[in-house]
Amino acid sequence: MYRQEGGNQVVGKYEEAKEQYRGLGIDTEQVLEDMQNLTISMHCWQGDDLGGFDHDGPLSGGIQATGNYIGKPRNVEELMKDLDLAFSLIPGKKKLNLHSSYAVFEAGQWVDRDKLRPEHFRKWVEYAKERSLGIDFNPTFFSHEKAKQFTLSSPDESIRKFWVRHGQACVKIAQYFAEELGEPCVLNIWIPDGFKDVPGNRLEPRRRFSDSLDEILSIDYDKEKVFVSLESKVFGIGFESCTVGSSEFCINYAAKHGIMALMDNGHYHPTETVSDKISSMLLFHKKLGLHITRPVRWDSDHVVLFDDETKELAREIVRCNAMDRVFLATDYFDASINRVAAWIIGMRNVQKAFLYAFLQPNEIMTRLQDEEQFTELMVLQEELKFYPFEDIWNEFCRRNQVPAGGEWMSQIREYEETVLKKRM
Ligand SMILES: C[C@H](O)[C@H](O)[C@@H](O)C(=O)CO
Ligand SMILES: [Mn+2]
Repeated sequence: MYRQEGGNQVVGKYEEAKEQYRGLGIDTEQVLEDMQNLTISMHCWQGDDLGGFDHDGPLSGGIQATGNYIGKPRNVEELMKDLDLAFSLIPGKKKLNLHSSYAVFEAGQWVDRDKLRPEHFRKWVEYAKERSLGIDFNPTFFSHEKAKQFTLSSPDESIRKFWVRHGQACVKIAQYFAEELGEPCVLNIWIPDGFKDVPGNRLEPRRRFSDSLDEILSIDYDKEKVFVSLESKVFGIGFESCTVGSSEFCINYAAKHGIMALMDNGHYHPTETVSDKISSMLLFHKKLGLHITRPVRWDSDHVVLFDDETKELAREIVRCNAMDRVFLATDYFDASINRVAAWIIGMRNVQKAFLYAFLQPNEIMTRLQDEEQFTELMVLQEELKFYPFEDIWNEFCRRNQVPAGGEWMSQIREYEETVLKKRM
């Protein structure tokens, strides 16, 4: 059912493709090296619909994982097992993106989020060390009894302070990850706070959010090890009229306080594209964080496809020569299909988008644009779609010893039969 080629066939086709791309001035060996250095942070929360381990309540914060596919992991061991299968079928370099709600407590050792400590993530550090992975981290300002509508922007000082302490605790845990794993940790702050209906005052909640961020960032931490980012949003379910952490708020706060803005491509109006925003951000910010997702009509967090916008996002980063300035992470949660496959599909599609981007003759395209040869530019961009991109992908997978085509799905099916179906 799925395409599958033998090793010799792959190498032969790769050699032919290499020549074709050479004609455009593209060195495919360099491209394969760039692909090997590409790091994508895979979100743990696709694995269990953002369930986490520190609470029993429902998912809140205006986000939703729809579907009820079999085999959702019931504990950290099962989640880790699922992650292992996904990682084994994704080529290249990966990082693990964790939420604080995935803290692992020994029996009787549960603490609330404002009291979290590095030891609650020791199991994840051991997991990451054994697999040579870095970890990125996120405070969890939702799915909690103190996160009804407001967290860091709460008018209730005791609630606001609770979440400030949570943010501070997470900065320390992020530094613990960086130190233990020898790789910087991106600590991404996203709050759902907002209003279902027209607010009476927009300024004060935003002022409180700003003050809370100041308090979180006032603690001593190593800025070479922890890169704090702030993620904006346009609206969430139940927060349709106003989002405290809007785009303007987050970009301005990040620029003024020397932290990183993070753009999630599900967090804009449907006709806006993040690919068009990247160059402007890179002109004025040292670094940028991205959450790569697929919004369908709203921030639906569908599995990332190898679609036009994902390709364009990657092309922008590559042609801005910003591979070392942009932190890439996936962020979607689909419970309607096999969850492990969802990770693999989305991650591989992000990688394919970057491979496609590395295989573009950017200098030629810039020259055509500067010379206002827009017809030639369009022809070239369309012709490139027929270049043997697939042969380079196959070779990348062969060198990483993972299946190149959809044949990896047979391993998922077997896992579903032997493991997932037994999780009742
Ligand atoms: C779970 C994540 O932190 C969350 O998805 C956030 O990044 C987001 O995108 C909310 O819409
Ligand atoms: Mn996001």
